[in-house]
Amino acid sequence: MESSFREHRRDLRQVALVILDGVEINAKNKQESIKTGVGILDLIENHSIIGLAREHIGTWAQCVTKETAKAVEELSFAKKMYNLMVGKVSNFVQLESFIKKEASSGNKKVEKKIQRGILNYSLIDTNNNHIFKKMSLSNTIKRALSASPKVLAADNPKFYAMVLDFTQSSADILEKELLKQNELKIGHDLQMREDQVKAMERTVDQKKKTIEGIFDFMLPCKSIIETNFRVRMDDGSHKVFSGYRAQHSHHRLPTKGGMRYAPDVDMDEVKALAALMTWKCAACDVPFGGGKAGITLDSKAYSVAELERITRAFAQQLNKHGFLGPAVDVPAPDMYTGEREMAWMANEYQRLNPTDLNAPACVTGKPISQGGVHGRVSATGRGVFHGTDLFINNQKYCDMIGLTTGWEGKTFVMQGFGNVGFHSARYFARKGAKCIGISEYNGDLFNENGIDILDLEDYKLKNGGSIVGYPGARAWNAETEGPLIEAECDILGVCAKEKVITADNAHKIKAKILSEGANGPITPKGHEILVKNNQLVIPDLYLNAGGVTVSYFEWLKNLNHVSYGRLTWQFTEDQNRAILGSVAQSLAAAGQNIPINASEELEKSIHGASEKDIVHSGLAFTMKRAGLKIMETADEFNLGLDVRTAAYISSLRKVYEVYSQAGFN
Ligand SMILES: NC(=O)C1=CN([C@@H]2O[C@H](COP(=O)(O)OP(=O)(O)OC[C@H]3O[C@@H](n4cnc5c(N)ncnc54)[C@H](OP(=O)(O)O)[C@@H]3O)[C@@H](O)[C@H]2O)C=CC1
Ligand SMILES: O=C(O)CCC(=O)C(=O)O
Repeated sequence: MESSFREHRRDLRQVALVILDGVEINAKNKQESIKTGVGILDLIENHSIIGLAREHIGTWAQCVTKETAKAVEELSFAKKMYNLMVGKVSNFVQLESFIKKEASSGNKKVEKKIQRGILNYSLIDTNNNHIFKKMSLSNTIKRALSASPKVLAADNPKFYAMVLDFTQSSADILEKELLKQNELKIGHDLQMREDQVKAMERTVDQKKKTIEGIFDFMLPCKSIIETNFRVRMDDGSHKVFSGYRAQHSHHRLPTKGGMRYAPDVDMDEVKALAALMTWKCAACDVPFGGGKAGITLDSKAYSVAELERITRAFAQQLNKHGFLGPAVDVPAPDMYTGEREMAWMANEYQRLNPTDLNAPACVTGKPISQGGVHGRVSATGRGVFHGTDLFINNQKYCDMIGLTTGWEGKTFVMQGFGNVGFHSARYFARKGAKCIGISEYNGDLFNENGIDILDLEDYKLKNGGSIVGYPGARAWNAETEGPLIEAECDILGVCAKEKVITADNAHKIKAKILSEGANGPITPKGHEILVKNNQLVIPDLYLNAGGVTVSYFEWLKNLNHVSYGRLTWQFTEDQNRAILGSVAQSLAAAGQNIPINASEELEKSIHGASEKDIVHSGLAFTMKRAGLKIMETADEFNLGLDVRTAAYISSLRKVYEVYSQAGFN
């Protein structure tokens, strides 16, 4: 499936190029048009009617108009039409009536163009033979192009297709660059014999094929398991659950990534999340391949005893099929799972593998008593803070979005008040930003004077896990005031779930910075709109990597069988006190009897670094280094505010290097 996805993209890219053959066009528009061509795939896959109108009209406008200026004008007109349609047109019938209405506006120029739009539209809708005939398109595309468009929601891509889309467009840029670097510079050397030239050509051709081969291999998921297992319920009945684990990349082992419990978990979702994990680990130089697991269930509907039996049964399945173990695949917490579930999994794995000395390293995010590491619980939120901190203090990025640098005086809205949202909000507020809104699944809170994050967390814990009714803020009425994430603020933390910002609402978001604590909260089309509107999206594959970074530290701790700082704690204190004593002695020898004491500040840290200190500084360093690398990549490829593409390119390049140096067997 994945390779055919790539084939389709290639076909479409070629279609776009053929279309452009007849059109002299400057490089920037050419790039845009290639994107447009590739974008057709989205509408085929998602049957997005808004996309359909935009992409078809845009692309066909280019293909029927063979003059440069006109082609550009048509494309911009198509885009204007698209913008007009957003929010008004979500199905085929609405599209037709929209076009008819616009076509009878009385403006001759508009009428003509709209007619051409309809013509182009119907060409593709019914005939499918114009320029596409010349291409050897795959059957899937032929079928899709000749089928009548389906009536579906505007921008609701499949999660895995969405991650592939982001990856593919970045891979295209990097692949092109690598191919360019390997281009043959012959013809200049007059001394070179023909056979030498031929040999060089063969080498270059082989290199090209290797590059393409590696790119084809890097993108798809490598191994996936679906397991249906039976669990006894408290009332004696038996229930069958579906669980999944995807291992996206084996370029480094073990594979690593969380495990979530949610009613809508399916194969597509875990594949998407596993792929994201690969690029996330690479972004932060965490030496793992990507993985993700999930069980399709509503965790709130089961007792603790039932959840324990479900988790243990799932661990048995993963273990049996080689999807669990310190050297092969290491899960961690994700949505609706936490330390408790990790403790059950570790315990079950240990029970099944009693001779494995490294058994505790089979999962991370465990409680401290089970081999967990200090700082894992808050790590993702801490990472979200560090990443946002790097960008919010960067003059160049702040200038691009028209914001002053620094946290002081900034306002933020947080979507999601679970593990990631709560800790991110806590650190944002600690640095001086004001939380004016919290959006949760079952209700939203607003207070323009600021919400006390710790107080709200206390309330949530005492109130059965719900923030509704919190006295320190008023309830936000989404019906009359609009969705809270669209409220005026400087920073929007998107820390709940995937696909919450799409082409349908991206243009309504006012925040200047969007911090992606969640995985996949913004669709490719949503992302495009935000970037165009000069908003800075700090992308998931970098920003929420704090969790897996500290998981890496936990895994290392388990393999080392000793906690961080234990061997140096006392030694460092003794040495520091000896230095102070030595200074006092030297002064005394010179006749100066001055007692040398540690200051209050030094006294606090006179001992060696604790596990918490090491984890926190290791995380801060990792986030800073990765963020700077991404900024450097953005500059190198001239990507402006498209930090997501920069992050993907940075990660792809690292994984590519591993494969190209490891070779093929
Ligand atoms: N935990 C981790 O270490 C990491 C998590 N992530 C990602 O962060 C995101 C959140 O995970 P995490 O915090 O661990 O999960 P949690 O289960 O702790 O929290 C999720 C929170 O989001 C809320 N929520 C769910 N849907 C919506 C919605 N549509 N609007 C507003 N709020 C909503 C939930 O509310 P309610 O409880 O009422 O349902 C819950 O409070 C996920 O995308 C996850 O993959 C990324 C990296 C690491
Ligand atoms: O800690 C880990 O291993 C993975 C965390 C995770 O699931 C994620 O980053 O999405």
